[in-house]
Amino acid sequence: MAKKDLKMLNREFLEKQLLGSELANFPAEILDYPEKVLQFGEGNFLRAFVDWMFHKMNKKGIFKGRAVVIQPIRKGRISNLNEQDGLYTLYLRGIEAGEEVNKKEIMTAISRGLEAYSQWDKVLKLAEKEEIEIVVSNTTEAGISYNPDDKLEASPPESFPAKLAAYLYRRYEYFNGDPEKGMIILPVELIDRNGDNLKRIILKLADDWGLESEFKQWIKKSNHFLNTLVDRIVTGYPFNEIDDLEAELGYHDQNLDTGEIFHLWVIEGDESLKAKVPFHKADLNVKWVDDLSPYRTTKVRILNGAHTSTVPVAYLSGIDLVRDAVNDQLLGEFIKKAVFNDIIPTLRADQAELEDFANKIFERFKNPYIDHKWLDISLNSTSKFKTRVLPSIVEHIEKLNKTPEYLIFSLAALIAFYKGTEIEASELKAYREGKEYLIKDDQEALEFFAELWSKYENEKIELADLLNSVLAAKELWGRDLTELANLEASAFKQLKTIEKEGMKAALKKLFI
Ligand SMILES: NC(=O)c1ccc[n+]([C@@H]2O[C@H](COP(=O)([O-])OP(=O)(O)OC[C@H]3O[C@@H](n4cnc5c(N)ncnc54)[C@H](O)[C@@H]3O)[C@@H](O)[C@H]2O)c1
Ligand SMILES: O=P(O)(O)OC[C@@H](O)[C@@H](O)[C@H](O)[C@H](O)CO
Repeated sequence: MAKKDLKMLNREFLEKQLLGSELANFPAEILDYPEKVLQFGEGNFLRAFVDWMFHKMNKKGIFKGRAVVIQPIRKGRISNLNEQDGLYTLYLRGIEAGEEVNKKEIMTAISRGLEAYSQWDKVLKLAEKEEIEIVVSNTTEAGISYNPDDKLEASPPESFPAKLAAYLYRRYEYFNGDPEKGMIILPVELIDRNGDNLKRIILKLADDWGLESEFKQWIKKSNHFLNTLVDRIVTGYPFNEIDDLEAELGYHDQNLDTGEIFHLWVIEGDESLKAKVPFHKADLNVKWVDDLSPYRTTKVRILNGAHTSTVPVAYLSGIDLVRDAVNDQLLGEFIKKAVFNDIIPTLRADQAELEDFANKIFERFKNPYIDHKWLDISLNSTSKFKTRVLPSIVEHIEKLNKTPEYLIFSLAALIAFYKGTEIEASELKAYREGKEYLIKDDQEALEFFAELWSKYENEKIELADLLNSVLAAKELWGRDLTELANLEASAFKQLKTIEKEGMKAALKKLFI
């Protein structure tokens, strides 16, 4: 069928044409399960991870609940989701036990979407529903942040924590502080101790807003803010293959989502809460643990550290996809060296187990179905470098008294990657082989690099001055990196070669 003739996936189409097929092999009743979850974030990750888990549980008749999704920002994709009655197709693909696996199914765990900025009253009204006891969120690392200007009565408050604080206050008031009406809050943002941080900000906002101490007690005692760590590579809407996939499906799906098969959710929390969210009964890889820290450090430093440290090196070497870099002789060697030589030795865990963990990650990176773009991963690279890569550099230098050459090369490459002088629509323009690419990061970070590179281009500063200013920028790194032994000298050598000879030549020299 021609693309223009394809009907859009929605409930009517599903019920008439698909129910009972391989794509929709579930009983119709799961389309009407009650709303039990409040979800902040309509993005790809939650839909391919948490909502997939609710869908799986519902199929087994376990959870019997759906999520109301709140779009927490002004511009988002919630209307696309509502146009399809919350339905979308999820492709999970990869290699399992040496075999290619390609699973596709229509997800049903989203009841509807609400826009926080135009439907805040409706969002607050949900707080009065007794059966909505779970909150999940993914608002990116930028989402869990304190905004001193937030107001309780704003419609809505600006930050995500303030939105949740206002919601919880409505619930507290409506149920007269009933200790049974607290919520289980499961944030998945990839920041350290996401649950603790969210709770801390909410308590601070309660102070700012002069709310009664009984509310704060209710927040602390009757609500469970859990720290969690997620792991699944989700690549979202498949722009490159959408025509083929829609032809295969026989319908149009503007919310189609893609990811790998592997998944892990580690939740730090009391096992007694498991009964409310019984993931374990649906064969899901969800671990309840007493201490999340080792899982987080290992995953963030190795998997995300490998991603973030390789972004500028691979991209400026002319490689666009993660898989292609891991399969490339030079880049593949770089990623391995960065992980095995510079990252793993700083981690306090069994080294052989860590190496095994890393090798499995490289296999995941090679997933033939996953087109994971370096440019997508490059989003907010400065803050990601600070949290995901810099700790390995610092510990390597300060604790092991060695110079982590590969990660320092990556830092020099990052500076070269941010070589732009012009910001347009909050994006910094930079060039690879004369072709423009756009860097997305905090406005301050973009302005910082644009100003330095302009001065350099106008011969007002030397490369060494530029590097010194970047390394000394506490606002970027949280500390002055020029104080780290050998770092500046080593980074200068690399940056100079990258600037003069290009990324590939510099990389080759690194291995000589
Ligand atoms: N994609 C993955 O493979 C993956 C895996 C693990 C974790 N994550 C986490 O997910 C995040 C990206 O999510 P995605 O892949 O779904 O991307 P996405 O662009 O599809 O979704 C981003 C979501 O964040 C919300 N958001 C963005 N900025 C916000 C802000 N300032 N305040 C409140 N909400 C905001 C948006 O409304 C949207 O729902 C990353 O920051 C990462 O920590 C992603
Ligand atoms: O999602 P980001 O932008 O925070 O980071 C990019 C990737 O490193 C990340 O999405 C990983 O693929 C993911 O964390 C795997 O679980």
